[in-house]
Amino acid sequence: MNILVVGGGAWGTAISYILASNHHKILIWSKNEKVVESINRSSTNQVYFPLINLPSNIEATLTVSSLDSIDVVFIVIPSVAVRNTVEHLQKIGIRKDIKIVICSKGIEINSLKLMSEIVAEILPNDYAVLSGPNFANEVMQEKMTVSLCASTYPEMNTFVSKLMMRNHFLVLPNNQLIRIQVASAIKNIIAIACGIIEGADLGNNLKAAVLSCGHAEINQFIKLRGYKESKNSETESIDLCGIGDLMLTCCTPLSRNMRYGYEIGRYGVVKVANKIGLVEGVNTVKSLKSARISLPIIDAVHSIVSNRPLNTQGLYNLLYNSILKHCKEYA
Ligand SMILES: NC(=O)C1=CN([C@@H]2O[C@H](COP(=O)(O)OP(=O)(O)OC[C@H]3O[C@@H](n4cnc5c(N)ncnc54)[C@H](O)[C@@H]3O)[C@@H](O)[C@H]2O)C=CC1
Ligand SMILES: O=C(CO)COP(=O)(O)O
Repeated sequence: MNILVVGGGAWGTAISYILASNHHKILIWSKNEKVVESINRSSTNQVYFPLINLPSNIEATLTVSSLDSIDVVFIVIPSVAVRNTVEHLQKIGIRKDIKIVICSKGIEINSLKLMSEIVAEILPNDYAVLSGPNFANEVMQEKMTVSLCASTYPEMNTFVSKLMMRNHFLVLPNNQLIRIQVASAIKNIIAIACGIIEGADLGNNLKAAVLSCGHAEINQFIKLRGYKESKNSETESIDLCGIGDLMLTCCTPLSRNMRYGYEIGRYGVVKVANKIGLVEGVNTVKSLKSARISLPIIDAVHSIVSNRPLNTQGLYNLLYNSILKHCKEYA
């Protein structure tokens, strides 16, 4: 297959690495000249993974003006950029038979739309969402990884599994398209909270309480939005996004969201924002507040990221009160 991967960052490169290892022909579309130049010159991504050789069937481009030879498009960019990018695909005449796989984790500001809802609004193409507890750098080291693929199009889950399945990269079918996207977006907010607790040394007990209440707020958000989804009999016991990704992102400093929170907890401000890179949780918490969604832990994180700097006592009070509020309203 000829595959366009939109985004040459950490996750776009890891997705390309998997697909190219399965002998698909990959074109990465990146706006970063150094990324494009290094992939085409030396089969390495010098910005994100300078020490790892990429398969030679990965090429890169700075611009895409035609999709004539493309069979599948993977969208692997920050969630704030998804709408413009999909509109660009529409503008350059994406054929209806090109399949789309969405890998970005976020919720659109103001509209509160999920990434699949943005794609469905603009394009008539079949699409799926790929998501799970998947750090790009572990995928690049061929460490065992399990991901979920969800779609309302009957053939898409099998299609994506076949494209990506490798010994160390498993893709499980899932029919909870809404839930996996909401969980994957909100876990980033909870990871910021857990990073704050770690950085301010507020204790593992508080972290576990915030993580549990945060998990409940994923379900409460789904209810508040009025989403209805059938129970997933295929993978009911494998909650890779609601539990797996929440645990992964909240408990390891490999997570950029967690590191961002850690800096706030430790120093009151984020000292090295440019070194951390993309922090989707900040965009997502702003999106929820822009639509007046109010859930206690989410509110506390919003207040912290928009009212810095705070001292340790101030952070503690906000998180402590959010737990009390959560218990009063939902326990
Ligand atoms: N890094 C990871 O381990 C994982 C990331 N994700 C998700 O994938 C998405 C992308 O994340 P990363 O690749 O890690 O981010 P990144 O920051 O490493 O790379 C983002 C890429 O998007 C490009 N980009 C930035 N703004 C753009 C715009 N306005 N229009 C078009 N392209 C733009 C950048 O040039 C870069 O190529 C995020 O939603 C993230 O939550 C999902 C699973 C794992
Ligand atoms: O989504 C991720 C892992 O599943 C990546 O998390 P961060 O964006 O916090 O690094």
